[in-house]
Amino acid sequence: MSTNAPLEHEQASDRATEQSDERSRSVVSVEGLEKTYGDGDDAVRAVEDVSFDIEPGTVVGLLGPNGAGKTTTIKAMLGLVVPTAGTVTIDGVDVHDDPRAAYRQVGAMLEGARNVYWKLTVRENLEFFAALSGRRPAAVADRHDRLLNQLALAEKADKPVNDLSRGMKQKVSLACTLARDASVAFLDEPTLGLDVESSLELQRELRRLADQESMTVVLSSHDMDVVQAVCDRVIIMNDGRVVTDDTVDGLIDLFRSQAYHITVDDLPDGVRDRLEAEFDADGFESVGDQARFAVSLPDGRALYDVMDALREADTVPASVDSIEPDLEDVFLELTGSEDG
Ligand SMILES: Nc1ncnc2c1ncn2[C@@H]1O[C@H](COP(=O)(O)OP(=O)(O)OP(=O)(O)O)[C@@H](O)[C@H]1O
Repeated sequence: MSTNAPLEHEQASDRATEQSDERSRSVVSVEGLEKTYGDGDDAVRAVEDVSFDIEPGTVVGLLGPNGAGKTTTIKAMLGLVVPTAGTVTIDGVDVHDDPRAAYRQVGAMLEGARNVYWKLTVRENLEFFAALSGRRPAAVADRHDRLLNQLALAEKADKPVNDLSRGMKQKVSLACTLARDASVAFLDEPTLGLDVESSLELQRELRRLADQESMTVVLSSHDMDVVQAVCDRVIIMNDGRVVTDDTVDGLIDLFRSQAYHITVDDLPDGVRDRLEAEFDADGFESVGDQARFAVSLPDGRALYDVMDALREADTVPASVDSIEPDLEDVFLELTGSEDG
């Protein structure tokens, strides 16, 4: 019998308490989510063993290459697909047991501007969507004014949506999602098709809603710059599973100073071959009369191995510069995919 048994028991119970504390603090909780479409030979397992908890007031980005399972996960959170296994709770309510209660505080924008009524004016759309959730226009008028201002739609408030540009329609769609005082918003590709200025307005408004109104936002996006700018935390999926779940800063730190540009005065072919074979070096290029290449190393010690390889070939590095990674680099490293 292990003499540590009581300690292990205490640790296990501490962990269980921590997990249950985390769940009770979280506004969205996904536990062991699995979704298989079809059956038999045609079965496609879209999502497998996906679990995460989201605290109120956080903006979480869901990233992954095409087919990674993002949409299935979001749809399962919204009750639009029935999971094969697992549970989703919102504000502590299981969405399967009591969807009406679970979604009372939830807004969603899934397919761009398609939810908006084009014959109604912008303001009428906002009032309509607020009324759908039982809010009287007078009770949400301030919120609507602020949304119209923040998203630079105030001048168009009394114009039919039909008369607006595509980017404007997209902003109206987002405003409608946010028109009632929902505490959780699910946004699928909210900046897709927006011009730079509108995208920045939208990002600013999302951050303000999270920071000042404690709104929780779950968004999917292929635009890594948007995710890096607006999200507190990133969940990256690949092949139906979560491959990483961390803060944006944490993820970038993890990859910081493990990638280097090394400049040398001379790079004989033999050394280049060895660098490629042993250290996966790439990005070979001439910089003036010097040569430069890039290496991504598993740890700091491996840098000394690269130096040794150069020294053995009588090549001395002129400079070693750490490459500052961004979210895009992290994504490529984790999924090996070109798109988010
Ligand atoms: N209704 C469906 N029937 C059968 N297979 C499906 C269905 N919906 C999605 N899939 C499959 O499930 C997997 C995950 O798809 P999903 O749409 O969730 O991924 P995604 O990460 O949102 O991709 P994208 O970025 O392309 O939208 C894919 O292999 C997809 O082909």
